[in-house]
Amino acid sequence: MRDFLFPDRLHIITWNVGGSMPPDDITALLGLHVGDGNTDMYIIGLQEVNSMINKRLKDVLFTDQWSDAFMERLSPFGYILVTSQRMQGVLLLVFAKYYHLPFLRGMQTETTRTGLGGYWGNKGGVSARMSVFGHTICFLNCHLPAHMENSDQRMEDFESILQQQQFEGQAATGVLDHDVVFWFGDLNFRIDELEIPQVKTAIDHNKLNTLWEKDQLNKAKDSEPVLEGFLEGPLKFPPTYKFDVGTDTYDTSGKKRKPAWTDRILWRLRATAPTRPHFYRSHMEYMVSDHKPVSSIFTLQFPYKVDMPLVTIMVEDEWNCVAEATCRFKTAPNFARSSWDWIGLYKVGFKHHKDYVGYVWAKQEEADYHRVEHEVRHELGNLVIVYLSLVCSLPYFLSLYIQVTFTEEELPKGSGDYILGYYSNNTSTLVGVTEPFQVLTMTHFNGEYVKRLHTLT
Ligand SMILES: O=P(O)(O)O[C@H]1[C@H](O)[C@@H](OP(=O)(O)O)[C@H](OP(=O)(O)O)[C@@H](OP(=O)(O)O)[C@H]1O
Ligand SMILES: [Mg+2]
Repeated sequence: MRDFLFPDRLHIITWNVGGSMPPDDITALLGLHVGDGNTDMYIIGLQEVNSMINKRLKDVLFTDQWSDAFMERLSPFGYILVTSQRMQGVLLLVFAKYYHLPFLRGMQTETTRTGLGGYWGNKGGVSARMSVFGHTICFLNCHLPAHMENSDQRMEDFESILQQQQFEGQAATGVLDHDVVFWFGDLNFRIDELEIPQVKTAIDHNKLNTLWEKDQLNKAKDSEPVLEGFLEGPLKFPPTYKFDVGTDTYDTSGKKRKPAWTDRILWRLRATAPTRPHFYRSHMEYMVSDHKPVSSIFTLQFPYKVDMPLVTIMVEDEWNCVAEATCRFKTAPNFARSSWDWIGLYKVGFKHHKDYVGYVWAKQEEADYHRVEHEVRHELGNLVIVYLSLVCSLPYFLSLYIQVTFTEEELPKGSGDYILGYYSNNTSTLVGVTEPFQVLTMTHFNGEYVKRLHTLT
């Protein structure tokens, strides 16, 4: 069986959506139609997102139609929106299976606006960086300037994005300092020299290699030091720009744009993280934009993984009544708790860490502490307590046993599968999650409970 904790499969999508609304069905784009439960993370980079704030999730998360469409489609499969960042039309969404959340750490995002001194520009880059099971990864979604003659400007903008994006902390400060970098977006590079009819003929006869040689990005790889180490899969799909909206016919408008591979996914590695791409493809069936989406799946093979959660939550397989709505948690010694940390109850299929049904503060009550201390003394004896106080701190030892209780108001009305997640206020992420467990409708249970009592008497 596959080691489900190993986050080795990433699915990256880039799409210039041309100001459109999301199409009805994005299943094929996400590869969900093949029932592929093996993908660990989805990273989605969009450009020219026009949509405004759509609605509020739990009053705290503002989203737009595109973010919603992806959340809607991915959450039933257990993917949570881990982080998102938007700069004008450039939007980056990072999703992961909920059980990976405790191992995605040090999340930070950056945005850079380029063009016209960065003042009015609608171009630029947004990125998200994090360590994934102990390995640093940076995802950078760019929309670089358009038009044939701007190849140098695109390179300049890319360089200035790299220069400007600096993350806090000791490990990995710049984009290129990460173990793995994924660079994707509407990079807007064009096909030099050939005339439109020649390009179209090459496409029609599937002679794409004659076009690769003239692709500005491929050409720049030999001369631009900043591109050193960046890799790209073979372009076996036809250029993804520019189409008449609603068709898969290349531009017939007065603008007469030459087809080009504007939409690209590249990666760059440090020696420690062998990465293999599977599939590098376009999705011709999507017609809402003048660009076609491009996607790629990567397998990361890390030589080791950091997979100790900072918080471990223990919960029973079932909550049958209000009194059973409790859990216990323990924190790792290197975990910095905050008094604003909480434990959320999430219905399986939740979209985001703010998408909880109820929560309790992850605080240790004084009384609870003494009760647990008493229990431990009772079970292990005073000598053990004295010993533990000497070798490690007694509060830490006792903190293994912190218990919290959900009140009736925090519990769901209906039965279903739920998980608990420990939200760290310092990191703004879930640092511990449980496996799914069942919560039975409390009223239903009360009925049962009454019945059972009757049977007993
Ligand atoms: O002016 P900036 O801010 O650079 O934005 C450009 C212009 O709108 C271009 O239109 P025009 O050609 O009328 O100037 C458009 O090219 P197309 O109209 O060729 O699509 C580009 O689309 P993308 O190529 O999708 O980025 C878009 O990025
Ligand atoms: Mg455009």
